Amino acid sequence: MQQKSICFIGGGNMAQAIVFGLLKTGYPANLITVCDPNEDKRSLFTEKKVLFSTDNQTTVEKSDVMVLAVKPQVASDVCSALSAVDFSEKLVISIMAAISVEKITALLFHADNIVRVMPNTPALVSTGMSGLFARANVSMEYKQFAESLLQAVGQTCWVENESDMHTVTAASGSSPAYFFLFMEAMQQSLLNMGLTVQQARLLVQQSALGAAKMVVENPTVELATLRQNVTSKGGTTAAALNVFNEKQLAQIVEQAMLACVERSKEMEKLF
Ligand SMILES: NC(=O)C1=CN([C@@H]2O[C@H](COP(=O)(O)OP(=O)(O)OC[C@H]3O[C@@H](n4cnc5c(N)ncnc54)[C@H](O)[C@@H]3O)[C@@H](O)[C@H]2O)C=CC1
Ligand SMILES: O=C(O)[C@@H]1CCC=N1
Repeated sequence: MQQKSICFIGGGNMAQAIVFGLLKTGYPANLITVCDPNEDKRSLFTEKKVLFSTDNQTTVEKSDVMVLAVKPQVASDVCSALSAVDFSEKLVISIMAAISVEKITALLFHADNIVRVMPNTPALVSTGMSGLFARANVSMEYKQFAESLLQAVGQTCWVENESDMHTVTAASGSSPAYFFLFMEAMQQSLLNMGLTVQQARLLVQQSALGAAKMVVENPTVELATLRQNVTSKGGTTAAALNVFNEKQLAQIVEQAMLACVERSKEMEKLF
């Protein structure tokens, strides 16, 4: 990928996942600066030769690309504090949930090149999934840079309408937590049935990995078919699935994803 100087505003969980994922691809550490007021974060980055600063403005001024990776709640304050920076020759990538391009444009001076991204933490293990959105005015060069940045740590999917970023959040940004919750519940159940923590963890994680790999490596096979292939008539799997179906797992999942989308819409108005 093209090499540009990138600064991350915010060095929390998601920024770390992207930065450390990027380093694994060989992206030069000295082209990345992470800005965070929390000094405790410094050594996390500097021990990997990534630059660290507590001075957002000076760092942004020196960078080609700014990645906004702070919480949506502080987006306005963080952007307003950068009002002296001219963004006309810079690419702004925002990974903040629910913060619209319109909002960022209003807060930053001449920020014409904004790409919104909804990544997820598996970027850390080069298996991220990111949804991307840019308005029509953003140049192909900037769109391609944003795409290659996220492709360095996983896969990408563009959406044409910004409103779809709410939906994407339910599918990429938040969804690893759904799978972790499911695995936690399986692990707890195995512990309750007398297995050790190590046994339970190994059984759950390897089965989850295997199932995900089956899906990825059989793109033409329906998910339902993969499920049916495990489910013998009158057998053990059918007994388990009957419980999920009786408890309406599909409806629970839909309600959860809708709640995620609704919260994203609410946050767009709040922050
Ligand atoms: N955690 C996740 O799985 C995902 C998070 N996101 C988005 O990424 C953004 C960051 O989320 P997390 O990394 O989870 O949060 P986090 O709380 O782990 O990190 C936020 C960081 O911003 C820093 N910060 C606060 N004020 C700052 C300032 N004025 N200048 C620079 N840094 C400042 C904090 O010290 C903290 O280290 C959020 O907007 C979230 O919506 C998007 C997709 C997935
Ligand atoms: O929970 C959140 O609000 C953030 C956005 C997507 C994942 N984490």
